Amino acid sequence: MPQPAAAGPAREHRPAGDRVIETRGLTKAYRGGQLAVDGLDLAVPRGSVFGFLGPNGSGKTTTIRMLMGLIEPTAGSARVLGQPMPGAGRRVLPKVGALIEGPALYGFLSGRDNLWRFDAADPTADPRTRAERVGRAVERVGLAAAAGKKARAYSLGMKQRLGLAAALLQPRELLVLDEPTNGLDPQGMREIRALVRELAADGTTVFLSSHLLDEIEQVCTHAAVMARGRLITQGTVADLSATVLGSRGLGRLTVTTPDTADAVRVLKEQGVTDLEVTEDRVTGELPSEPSPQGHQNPATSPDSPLSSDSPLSPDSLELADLNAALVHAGVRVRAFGTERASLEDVFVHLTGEGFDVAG
Ligand SMILES: Nc1ncnc2c1ncn2[C@@H]1O[C@H](COP(=O)(O)OP(=O)(O)OP(=O)(O)O)[C@@H](O)[C@H]1O
Repeated sequence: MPQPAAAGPAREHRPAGDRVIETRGLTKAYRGGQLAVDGLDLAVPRGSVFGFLGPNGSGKTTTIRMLMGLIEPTAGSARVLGQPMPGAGRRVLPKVGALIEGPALYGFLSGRDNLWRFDAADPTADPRTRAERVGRAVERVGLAAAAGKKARAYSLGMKQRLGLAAALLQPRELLVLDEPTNGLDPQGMREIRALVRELAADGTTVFLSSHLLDEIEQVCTHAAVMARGRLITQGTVADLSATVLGSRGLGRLTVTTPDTADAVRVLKEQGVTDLEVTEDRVTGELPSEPSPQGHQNPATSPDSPLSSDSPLSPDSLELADLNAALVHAGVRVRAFGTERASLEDVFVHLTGEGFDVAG
């Protein structure tokens, strides 16, 4: 099972083992004995955007409620920012911004006045600098122009952003967001995801739950995958993907070209099998076994599963040879790369089940 590694280069100075969330055997049985969370060992590295992924009912919200000290675990322990929860809640929670099950807003108040109330409810917040904090928070989430509108006139996406603004009134080390894009339209989802990326770029660790595989793939550096209350795996998104690719070989080659017939001929000569053509894309299984590191595909990124312009590592020389063979045969190659295993592949590979969002 891949273990969480330190996040991207910007945070390499952080000591290894610096976890903002760590649980050991964390377990919650609701009345009636049903195990909502079963022996969870979670490790969230500082600086990560950590996706907590699982179908509905897999125990994500229950875990988050335990982490935030809202409910007591039946067994096991949780540490947040190095402190035991729920015991150290008073010390820890001021450093944590949380958005759980949508923000509680007063519809008859403006967005700005709602934030004013949230800030006033915080005993550590200096009233003399309140206006400044509220102004900064609405700016941060892109609501400055709409801050004077009544909250009941806000779209769902604006309400989520206002909730995030409330979570950001104080500087936070950790943001915990439970299904932050739930119920939003695609534009609202994009806005929240962009905001999460920005916050992470500023150095805040973000822990977000989602039942949307592509959301985790687009936004997160790390992920933990839950099913039926149990942790299936956790690690960097790239490592999780590599787990599956490693079991399969290099993965499937995809070539985008207007010259599909010639591409099929050349690829067949080079030993590529199971060739399929869909419009201007030719896909096929790669011929040779990868070297031990070969399953790391440098030609991919979370935002673009296929890309042709990244340098190939020496481990992927056979890919470069294939590409050269195509070009020498006069095939016009628009894109060339191997498919990255999706988190859905990871889930299916590890559980033997489909990823059923209806749980
Ligand atoms: N208060 C409760 N009492 C009894 N059972 C509960 C309670 N809250 C949740 N459960 C059950 O515990 C299991 C895990 O639920 P939980 O809400 O933590 O999952 P989830 O992954 O967050 O899913 P969703 O996205 O649907 O909320 C589910 O089977 C749910 O029915």
